[in-house]
Amino acid sequence: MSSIVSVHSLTKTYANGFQALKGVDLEIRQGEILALLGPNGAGKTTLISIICGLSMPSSGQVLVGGHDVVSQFRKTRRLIGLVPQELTTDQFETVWNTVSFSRGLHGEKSNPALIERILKDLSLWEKRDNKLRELSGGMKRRVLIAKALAHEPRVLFLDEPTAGVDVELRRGMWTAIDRLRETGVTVILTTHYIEEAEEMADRIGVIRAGELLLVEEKKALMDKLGRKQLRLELKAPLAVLPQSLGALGVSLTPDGRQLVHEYGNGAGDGRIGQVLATVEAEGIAFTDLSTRQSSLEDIFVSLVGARA
Ligand SMILES: Nc1ncnc2c1ncn2[C@@H]1O[C@H](COP(=O)(O)OP(=O)(O)OP(=O)(O)O)[C@@H](O)[C@H]1O
Repeated sequence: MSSIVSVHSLTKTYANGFQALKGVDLEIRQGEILALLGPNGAGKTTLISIICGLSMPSSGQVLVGGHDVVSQFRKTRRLIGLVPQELTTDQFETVWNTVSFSRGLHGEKSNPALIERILKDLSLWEKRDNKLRELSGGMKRRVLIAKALAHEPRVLFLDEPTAGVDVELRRGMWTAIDRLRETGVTVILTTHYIEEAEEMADRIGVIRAGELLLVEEKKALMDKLGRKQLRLELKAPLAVLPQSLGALGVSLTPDGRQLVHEYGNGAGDGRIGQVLATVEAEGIAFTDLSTRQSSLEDIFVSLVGARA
């Protein structure tokens, strides 16, 4: 798959001397949904601002659609839609006008059929004649996306698309964003909700302190870094862990009521049989057995040592 955005050795040092990006390399593939995760202050907004041409890099290069974001700003800006967190447009304007004006601002000829399709895709068609102030929070956020799409960008940046939005609306946003993918738009989103990245992204990038720690297919990341856990609920508490089980890496919870065995997603799974056979050989009775797979959140916490 070809890259729509290429970031090479990108650094950014702010005027006060703070180094917000320390040599980032990133290839964003055409048509993918990439989620950028990172704790507060990691550099996500700085990275997006430079790609969108809103902030100057200190060194390195960013290409969008093969054009340099600094020397060919007008060409790259044309290819990009940016969805900010807050709606700053006139609250007394209608949905239709707001989205149509946005297309005009980019110097594009009016195209009512396109605006109609965008509004329908984002489930805003029924509200086209409503003023923005008459919309719910979730609808206002969808208007932001519609505005960013009005000039037909090939890459859409969403900065925290569902921050502060309730769970139901968040799901609605996910559906709307997922539908965009079908139209071939590349989507890059920053999020503090790991569940959001887990649900939506094809690939996940993790940023910490100005460095891109990794960019991986979501599934590969979970397979590689994910862990599984087997828990046995014991019929009677154990005072000490039998050595035979300890040797297999099994541990006993402090209350003596559960045996816990952690293993990787890939190799080593064969040990489960050995663990269960040893439990039986030791004459330990259990009342329940459960397994749990680590979530993206567990992986993220182990990578950056903090919740996003
Ligand atoms: N104009 C500026 N001058 C100096 N430092 C800045 C400036 N803008 C951002 N920074 C610093 O750069 C670092 C990265 O900020 P950035 O906004 O890119 O982080 P972020 O990952 O988007 O964080 P958040 O998740 O909180 O939005 C932070 O330490 C921030 O304080």
